[in-house]
Amino acid sequence: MHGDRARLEGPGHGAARPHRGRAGAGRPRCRRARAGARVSFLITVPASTANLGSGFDALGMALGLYDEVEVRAADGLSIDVSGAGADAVPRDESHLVVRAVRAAGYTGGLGLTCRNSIPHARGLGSSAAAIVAGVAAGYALLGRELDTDALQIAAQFEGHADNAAASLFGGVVIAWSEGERFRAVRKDPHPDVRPTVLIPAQESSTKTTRGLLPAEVPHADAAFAAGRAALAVHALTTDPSLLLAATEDRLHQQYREPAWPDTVRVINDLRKLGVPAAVSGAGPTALVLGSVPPEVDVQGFDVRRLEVDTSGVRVRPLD
Ligand SMILES: Nc1ncnc2c1ncn2[C@@H]1O[C@H](COP(=O)(O)OP(=O)(O)O)[C@@H](O)[C@H]1O
Ligand SMILES: N[C@@H](CCOP(=O)(O)O)C(=O)O
Repeated sequence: MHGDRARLEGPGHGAARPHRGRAGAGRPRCRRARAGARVSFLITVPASTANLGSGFDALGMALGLYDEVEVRAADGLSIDVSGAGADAVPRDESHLVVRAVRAAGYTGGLGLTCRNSIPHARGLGSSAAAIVAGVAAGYALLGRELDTDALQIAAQFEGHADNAAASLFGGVVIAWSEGERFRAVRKDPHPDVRPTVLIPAQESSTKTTRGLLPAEVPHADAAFAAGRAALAVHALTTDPSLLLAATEDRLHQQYREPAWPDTVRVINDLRKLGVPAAVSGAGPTALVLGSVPPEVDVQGFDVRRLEVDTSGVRVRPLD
């Protein structure tokens, strides 16, 4: 995808293309699969890196690391999981993908096969990806095209839309809210934005580290963040030479540092060498926007070079 396309709120605008239906149709009337409707789909959903340093809860970017969910209308509920989280996630209605299918309005029987590649609780948006996959699955089973409500349904689970918008739309997203309504704009990344993620073995729950954040920050830090986050949009889409300044954060990393001191150490080492780096989402993964110089000690981290995903969630009929 090329050009500077702003996508407001819904992958019905082009980022994700499930089977066609009426865009923007309100709440689903039919809550089970219609007779004769397609009943089996493959959902492919990208991971995401949120914040990008300065854009706490406001910036996100989709990553070329994917979970796959095969979903079919069935009797009862069956859930098969392999890969990340297979030994930990529930196999009942409390499974996150199932909860998101239900939130999208599908109430019928369900068979899920989840093949997870996005590591859990590492700051790579696994929960948002699972939620977006579930919302997309629910829409597909109802014969409904993804629309502006999909972001609302997905983002409500987490209370911030940065990860969900990235997994829905792909590319770089700017997310915000107006009252109760989540909004997002999608931008194409500059081709020189090349993410590497440093993933530690240790898990860190987003909910827990959100609890480390203060209720208020100094005005000077808020002003600093506003300038850097605005710059980050320009750096990520137009001029990556500005990424070092653009990824400097004052809103969350210093407060969360006790949860992942090794991540902050490696980020500081990288930044001192002029390499843009920040905590990915709520950590503990480090996001590096460039190559990792050999003198930086990354022992204990799984180093993965990833593409930026530009498509967002995909829905493919299987029957
Ligand atoms: N594919 C999935 N299927 C079911 N539950 C999931 C899935 N991905 C994430 N989760 C749930 O979300 C939790 C991680 O969420 P969170 O702390 O927000 O971290 P992350 O940065 O990975 O999104 C997991 O421990 C698990 O309970
Ligand atoms: N803006 C959120 C992003 C959380 O991302 P995750 O991938 O760690 O779930 C935050 O910083 O809390």
